[in-house]
Amino acid sequence: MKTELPREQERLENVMETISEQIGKLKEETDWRRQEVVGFRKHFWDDVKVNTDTFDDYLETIISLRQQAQNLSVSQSTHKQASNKLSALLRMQDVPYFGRIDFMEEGTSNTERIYIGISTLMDLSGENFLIYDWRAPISSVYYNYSSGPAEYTTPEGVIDGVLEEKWQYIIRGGVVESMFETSLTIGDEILQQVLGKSTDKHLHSIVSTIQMEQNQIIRHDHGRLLIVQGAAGSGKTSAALQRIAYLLYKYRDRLKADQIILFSPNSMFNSYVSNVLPELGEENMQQVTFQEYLVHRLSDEFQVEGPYEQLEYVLTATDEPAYRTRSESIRFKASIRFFEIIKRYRQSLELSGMLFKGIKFRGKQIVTAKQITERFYNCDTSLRFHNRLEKLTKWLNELVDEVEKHECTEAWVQEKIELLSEDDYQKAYNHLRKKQGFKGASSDDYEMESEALGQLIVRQKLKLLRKQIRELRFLNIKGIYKQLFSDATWMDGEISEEWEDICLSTLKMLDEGKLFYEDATPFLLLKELIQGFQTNNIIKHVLVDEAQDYSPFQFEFLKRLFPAARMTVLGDFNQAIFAHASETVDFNTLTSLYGPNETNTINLTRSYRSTRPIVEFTRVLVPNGERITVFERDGEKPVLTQLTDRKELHRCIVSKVSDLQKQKLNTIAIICKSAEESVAAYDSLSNVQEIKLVKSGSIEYEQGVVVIPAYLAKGIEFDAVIIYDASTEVYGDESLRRLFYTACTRAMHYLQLYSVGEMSPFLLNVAPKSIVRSLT
Ligand SMILES: Nc1ncnc2c1ncn2[C@@H]1O[C@H](COP(=O)(O)OP(=O)(O)OP(=O)(O)O)[C@@H](O)[C@H]1O
Repeated sequence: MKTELPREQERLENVMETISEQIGKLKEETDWRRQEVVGFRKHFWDDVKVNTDTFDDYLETIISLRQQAQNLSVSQSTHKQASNKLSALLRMQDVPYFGRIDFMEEGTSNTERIYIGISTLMDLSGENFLIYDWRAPISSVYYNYSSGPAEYTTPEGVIDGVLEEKWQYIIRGGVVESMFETSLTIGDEILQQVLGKSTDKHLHSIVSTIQMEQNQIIRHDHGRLLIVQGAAGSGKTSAALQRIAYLLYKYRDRLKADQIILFSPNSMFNSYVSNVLPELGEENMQQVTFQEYLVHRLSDEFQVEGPYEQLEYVLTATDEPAYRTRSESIRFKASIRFFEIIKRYRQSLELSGMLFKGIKFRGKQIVTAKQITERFYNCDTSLRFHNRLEKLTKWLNELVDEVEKHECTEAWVQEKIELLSEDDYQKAYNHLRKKQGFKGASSDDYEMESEALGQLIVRQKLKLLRKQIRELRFLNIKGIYKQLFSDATWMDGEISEEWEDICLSTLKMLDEGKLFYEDATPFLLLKELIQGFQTNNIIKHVLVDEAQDYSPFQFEFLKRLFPAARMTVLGDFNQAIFAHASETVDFNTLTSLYGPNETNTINLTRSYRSTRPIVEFTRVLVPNGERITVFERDGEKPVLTQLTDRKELHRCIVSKVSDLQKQKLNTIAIICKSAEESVAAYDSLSNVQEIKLVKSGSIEYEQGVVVIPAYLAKGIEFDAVIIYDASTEVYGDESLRRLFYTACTRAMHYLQLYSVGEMSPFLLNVAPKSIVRSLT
């Protein structure tokens, strides 16, 4: 290695020189290309002769306009390409590459040294690769193999060969600080260093230390559905984002970032992950939460409860009389059973049960709900449901046509004509003149004109009604959904004791114009099954993070919403915190979504986020935790401190935070069970400098000291975690085990638990050697 280092340093310097030269050239090129674009925009009209006198002139104008627009677009895209390349090179200035493989292709006697970095670099002749993009086919050998026979797939076929050596570099400020030959896994030493650092505001790319099993997720490229079930901190989110970068590279000529959508748990998470793709030189994908989608679709009709409001209720309202009913309702409405019931219910609507709203115009009934129902069910029942609805819509439009014809002679219309302002009158008159060709000279024309004006006024007035008919607003979906809760015949099999109360509370909410979170997706599904699905064919990849928090309903929904997309689902059932997920233990049910042939599952069991002592402690908290393997990184054992009262608790936390700050830990989270507990903790800890409270609407991941409910800490991580109160009083119920586990697994380097009074039963199985118990 000693002899290698100077040679590698020399090579690095040559590469850096090439980078500098290319940067210089590209800076010039982007400058003049920018000016070219500005020039094109400024003088866009100079070269276009606008002449519409004759048809030929008009055609010529169009052609020259098109030509000009095309020139501008070519110039813009060349500028964009040059500036993208420039920013890639600028990013590579610091660390041009991080790895190397020495690969001998079968049938040759040459060992090629392949250097791997975040982007490709050619030498100045443009013929030789100095650096290969980490996503290039040959780079997969780096992530997939230890020394020995290896292969990689190119568009032309499989290339076999021998991987002779594999190296990792630590390069800083133009110096090869060290290099390691890595045999089995990619550089434990480097991973140690990366993971040992303090966090900052954002998750970072893991490109230089991607592990073999994570690489499978990143490069997976067949089937409609990829399921990733992985332990807390095993790199699910990281692999998902690297996967997006990979797909954008592999399909760069046909896939754009806005054709990929990531469903994330909350807005704060969006800001937390927003840097990874730009670090890799790619644009961010679209990001959305499921709640945002529900609000977008349903907020016209209802006030829709959010998932965190629901969760807060589940966590804090245990003493309320309606608690059992609500919990049962949440579980039932997310179940496959309810999903099947809705599908059957929709089928049955073909024969009876559809509800409509009558249509009125200016207080006069055009058609009653009963008449619409009769018309719908008198229709040929062999027709498909949606065709029947289409026919119904056509019929309603004809009824409106009739109204339009007769209404124009009504007194209100004449009144309107008289009240028309000079300006409006002229506009309407001009419009009619153009359309109907009268000149207003004879008395016949006058009659025609006033009738036509009347029609115009009525038509305008009926526009809204026609729009409502087009949007099928005459369907009474709320009433149809309510029927499900008015009639127990839908409940095949066993009916829960709580059923009557579930029905009463659901009907009450609906009547108040509100929708519980657990009702929102079933309601929307029923609506779509009746009206036809609104689909998005532009999106080609859907990624769902924290997928354990979605109900089977929601997945079915996503599948139908994005029919042209492939789906990647990432989650961990040990972190399933919503009440509806309490019985589900894996993603097996998802296989039915696209069928077994289109579904692949990858498990990640190794946890990278936390130190060995923290993982050894947390994995005991969940069933099958022994399957979680540890990444060897040393640290302090978690500490459990039992206290007798809250005053003491707050005193201890203040002093602990101050200790941790002295150790230069950037992010310290005091994690509470709920928002209610967080507010109380925050109020009592106000003497901690710059302490912040994270609420469900927060959009920025905050550094420093934060008080946060466990469910909002999901998916993110902190240098140090303080569990505010791990007592039986707070975490006594078995249903809170996964929430407690989620909270503890947010810690990277340090974990402190306090318990006011008796500690939670979850801690009873923890071996004495895994935790330091301290009494104050
Ligand atoms: N191969 C890797 N190289 C470097 N860091 C890694 C690697 N894999 C994971 N990490 C780090 O481990 C931490 C956890 O990763 P990530 O958040 O992606 O895990 P997760 O499985 O989504 O976790 P959770 O389910 O608990 O939210 C992050 O800091 C990430 O950078």
